[in-house]
Amino acid sequence: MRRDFSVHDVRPVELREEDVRLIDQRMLPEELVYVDARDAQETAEAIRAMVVRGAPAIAMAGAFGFYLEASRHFSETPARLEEVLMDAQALLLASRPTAVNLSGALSRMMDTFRTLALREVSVDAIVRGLREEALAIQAEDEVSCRQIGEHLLTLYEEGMGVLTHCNTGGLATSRYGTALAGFYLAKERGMALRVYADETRPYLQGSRLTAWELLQAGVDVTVICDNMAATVMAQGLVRAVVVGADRIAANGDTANKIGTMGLAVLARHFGIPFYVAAPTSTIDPVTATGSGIPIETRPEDELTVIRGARIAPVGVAAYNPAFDVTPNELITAIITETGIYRGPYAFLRL
Ligand SMILES: CSC[C@@H](O)[C@@H](O)C(=O)COP(=O)(O)O
Repeated sequence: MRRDFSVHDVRPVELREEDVRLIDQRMLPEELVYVDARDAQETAEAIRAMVVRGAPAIAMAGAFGFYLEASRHFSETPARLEEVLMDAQALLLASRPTAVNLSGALSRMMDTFRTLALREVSVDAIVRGLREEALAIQAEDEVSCRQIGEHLLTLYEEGMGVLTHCNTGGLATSRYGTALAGFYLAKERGMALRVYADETRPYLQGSRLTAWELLQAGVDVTVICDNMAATVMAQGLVRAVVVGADRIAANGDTANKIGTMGLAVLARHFGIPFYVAAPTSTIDPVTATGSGIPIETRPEDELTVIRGARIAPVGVAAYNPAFDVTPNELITAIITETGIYRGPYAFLRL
């Protein structure tokens, strides 16, 4: 365990020689410990169990798990390797269904395999190619996050209060984050912003992870319960809401952490802009509207038990959809690495 830790070192997903090292986000903020996954099965389990979470981070983990599976089968024929990788792709894809970044990264890995296999290069060369592709996915995400941050900065003013939900920072991406990137860049440039972080029930990504990240970076952050959002808006403490996304349909409808849609409704009521910040890898041009986005339902005990302590009676039913879908008409702008887009969002079909 290490506590002397700088946020600039945040690497939630790190490919090593024979495994992928994941920060165990279930243990933060109390402990900084790691889980090492050696193949597709172990990586899929880590994604399912939320060791690693956040749409871009699970995509990177998935790509690395795919590569590790290939590296473990380097003595197979290309045809047999293809079967192994199709199984790995299906296994990883099933680990979490909502974030489209995961399926995008896995398709990209499979396409890379097929391109290399068609060229009749050795399995060794195929495996090396897959490693390079997975690392490229990670490197591209870092660049995208920084560009998203630059665009977000243009929407902020000195001293402004901004509300955010869930965790969209370095822990959820390769670095900087998406919705949090603007706060990091503001800090780097000496612009003071006041960030309000929803605690984000039931999994507490806001109070455990966002507060942890921003605090270490010296960003002015205040945690609130999700049910205080209306009050901070009514009191004029926040003048914008910025969230990330797990999947943006072609018409701009956006799936993100449960509770996001409520914030969008409140923001409209209070006349506050509601921004979605995400890389283009989060856009799903094949899904026409939000009704086509698969929403993950997670185990009941994420609601009824916190850190081993039961907070609801044994036997009570609990409903735990992990994401909701914000209708595009409630979204003031979608910010990607390529710019700031305002509705109607049909151009996202590109
Ligand atoms: C940059 S992360 C964007 C989203 O993935 C984030 O807001 C979110 O909903 C994460 O959900 P999680 O269930 O923690 O994986």
